Amino acid sequence: MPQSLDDQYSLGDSIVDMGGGDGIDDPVQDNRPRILIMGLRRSGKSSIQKVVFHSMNANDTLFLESTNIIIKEDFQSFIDFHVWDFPGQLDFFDPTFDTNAIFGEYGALIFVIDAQDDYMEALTRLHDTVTRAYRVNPNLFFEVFIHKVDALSDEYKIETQRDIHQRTTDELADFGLEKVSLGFHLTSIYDRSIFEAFSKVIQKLIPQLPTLENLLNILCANSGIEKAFLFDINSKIYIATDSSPVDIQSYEICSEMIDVIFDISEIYSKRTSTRNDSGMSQSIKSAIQPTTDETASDASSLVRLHNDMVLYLKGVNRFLALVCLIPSDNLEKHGLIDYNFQCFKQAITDVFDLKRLSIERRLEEDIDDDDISI
Ligand SMILES: Nc1nc2c(ncn2[C@@H]2O[C@H](COP(=O)(O)OP(=O)(O)OP(=O)(O)O)[C@@H](O)[C@H]2O)c(=O)[nH]1
Repeated sequence: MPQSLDDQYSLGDSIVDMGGGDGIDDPVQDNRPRILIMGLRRSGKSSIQKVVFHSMNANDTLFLESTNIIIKEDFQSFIDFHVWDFPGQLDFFDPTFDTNAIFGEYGALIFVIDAQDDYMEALTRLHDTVTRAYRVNPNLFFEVFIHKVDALSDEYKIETQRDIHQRTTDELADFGLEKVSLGFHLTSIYDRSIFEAFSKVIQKLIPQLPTLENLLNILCANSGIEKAFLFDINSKIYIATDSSPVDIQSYEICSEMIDVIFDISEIYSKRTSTRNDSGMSQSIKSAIQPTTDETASDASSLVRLHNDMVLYLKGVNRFLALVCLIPSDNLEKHGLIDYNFQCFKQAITDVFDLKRLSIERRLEEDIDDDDISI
């Protein structure tokens, strides 16, 4: 049964290493992680980027032109990073490219393989890319997106993943690179799998992940919550979830809720500005505007599902929202759940405030050192 979190959210030594980048509010942010998207031509690299970070409709990607230059984009939200989209035909190991500048930073390399095509050439390129990039930066995370699986049967998807996994790891082992760890994900822009895969990649780049998971576990255990996701509102990427297994249907329904709230917010925000507030009650405005402005932390929405579960959305700050599935019986102690949520929200703020302070302190120390050397 739900119980109070009053004393349980003291951060103590659960704070982990504060390195890496996150938090758009950081005025002193440095070393933002870099996500490199690579793969053969037409494998779907630009489509992935457009669908995940620009909310492009999957069908509209049919009209995307081939990329000829490296496109670097800053993605600014709660998780703040650069995305680099590489043209498929480019040989970035050509001596004219500075491989240190490309692979040398903290981040992840996503290699996209078109699963609807013959993938042997892609595997050769993947092997080449991983071995060379690993030499430049052994700390890169390597992720393989087995992409466009929407046209494959479930059986064939699993078989393809097994085959690609086997061939890649065998080849790396032949080169003495069995230490390189690769993540494999079945993806498509036509369903939520691409968001889920990206979530898992981004989570690897968040140093505070164990702390966030811990906070979510405590919240779930004390509030009768069955599953909780902490979403980045803009990208619909979940940056953390509790440690119970992720069932794809729960993820999809929670992620769709963000979409619905966001869409309604957009429709009514426009109306409010053109109609100059006429015809809309204050209560509706406060519920729907939050995702786009400072008051996001007040956003809240509750949907009763037909299977006796309740889908509950609460804004954490202007970038993050918590979406959870709660058995409707447990919602009787609604007030207590809301109280626990306030404790959770405060703990999240503390985690990232501590990180900001640590960066500020490090910068001050660097400046002092410079003064001495001058
Ligand atoms: N069926 C299916 N088609 C996809 C998917 N993702 C991308 N595509 C299609 O694949 C084609 C190529 O996509 P792009 O994103 O342009 O490929 P790219 O890898 O950026 O290509 P280059 O810029 O030439 O390197 C487009 O017609 C997309 O609509 C997917 O998940 N499923």
